[in-house]
Amino acid sequence: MSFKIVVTPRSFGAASPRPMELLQNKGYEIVRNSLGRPLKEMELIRLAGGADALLVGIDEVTDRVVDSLPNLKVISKYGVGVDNIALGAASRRGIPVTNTPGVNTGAVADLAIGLMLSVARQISAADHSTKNGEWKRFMGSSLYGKTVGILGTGKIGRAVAKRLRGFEVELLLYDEFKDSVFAGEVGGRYADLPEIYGKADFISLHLPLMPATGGLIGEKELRAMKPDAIVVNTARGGLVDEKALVRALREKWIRGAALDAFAAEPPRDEELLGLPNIVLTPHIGAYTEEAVLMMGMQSARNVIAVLEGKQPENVVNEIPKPS
Ligand SMILES: NC(=O)C1=CN([C@@H]2O[C@H](COP(=O)(O)OP(=O)(O)OC[C@H]3O[C@@H](n4cnc5c(N)ncnc54)[C@H](O)[C@@H]3O)[C@@H](O)[C@H]2O)C=CC1
Ligand SMILES: O=C(O)CCC(=O)C(=O)O
Repeated sequence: MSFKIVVTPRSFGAASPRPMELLQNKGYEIVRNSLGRPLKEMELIRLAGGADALLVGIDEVTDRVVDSLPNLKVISKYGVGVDNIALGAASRRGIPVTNTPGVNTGAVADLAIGLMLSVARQISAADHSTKNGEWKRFMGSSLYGKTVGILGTGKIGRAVAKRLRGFEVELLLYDEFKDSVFAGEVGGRYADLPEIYGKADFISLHLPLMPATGGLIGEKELRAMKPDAIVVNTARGGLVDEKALVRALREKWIRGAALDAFAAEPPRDEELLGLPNIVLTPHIGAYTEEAVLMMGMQSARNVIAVLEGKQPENVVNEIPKPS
């Protein structure tokens, strides 16, 4: 019996044919997303009719999508964050949702450091201006020796902290689980959010998007930050109130920001797009050849495991035990 697998991420298999070959070698019917971007709910419902497996990126995998697929056996997330997936609807049907933790950690951490430097030294603006024939010598601020707040000390937050050791920064850490051994290793300490907002020159976000973290950085928090603060968000757009961020940057409550993730992608807010003191990237945190290959392999293996009746890796939702 041939299974229908719907594969939506454009970059799946882009770095190497190996992830696609894993699926093809099983004789599955593979349906790709031809739009070249994550799918909205109705687009996914139309593409996925009759699917046995969804291999998705940051597409809208809502309750309606899950409910529209009576044959669905697995939702394999190509990536880490599962905030775009209706976990409850999947659990009710006994459908495992899997993800690929760890394999894109280094890629996102590298980008977070790159964005800190890019905003602080205005690299993006300086590049643009030099290529336009100007010779405007932009005045920047230093990352070396500054105070950095890391919100979320899971895999990516830790990788950022380790990279920052070379910059000899003071590290202030925040997480619901405090790991004093890790804090000691990186020479940092856990602090509460008001202390971090009041002291940090850089604040880097590495929390998952969930009800407890949605809108974490709003007007009150931005006003509590130092006028020199730079906010970097490589996690999820929903962590930051973008309207409040626009005001904070326009009215110079803080020095600058960088966003790799947005409340709605791609972002359309003209004011946000036009600000001089913000660097924007199109959700490329995980987009290195190395990470994309490993996300592809792991997400394909998780599909195959479930369809072959085996236990997949990294199931993120509760599956009720059969009574
Ligand atoms: N820009 C991009 O392309 C990518 C973005 N991401 C985003 O980065 C996030 C973090 O990824 P990882 O570090 O791999 O995840 P992780 O699960 O290893 O780390 C998340 C950390 O957040 C902490 N946390 C969760 N809820 C909290 C709360 N309410 N208060 C305080 N701490 C809380 C957890 O204890 C954990 O230490 C993902 O959820 C995803 O949204 C991940 C990969 C690529
Ligand atoms: O780019 C993707 O499709 C997924 C990367 C991501 O945001 C994640 O791993 O959570």
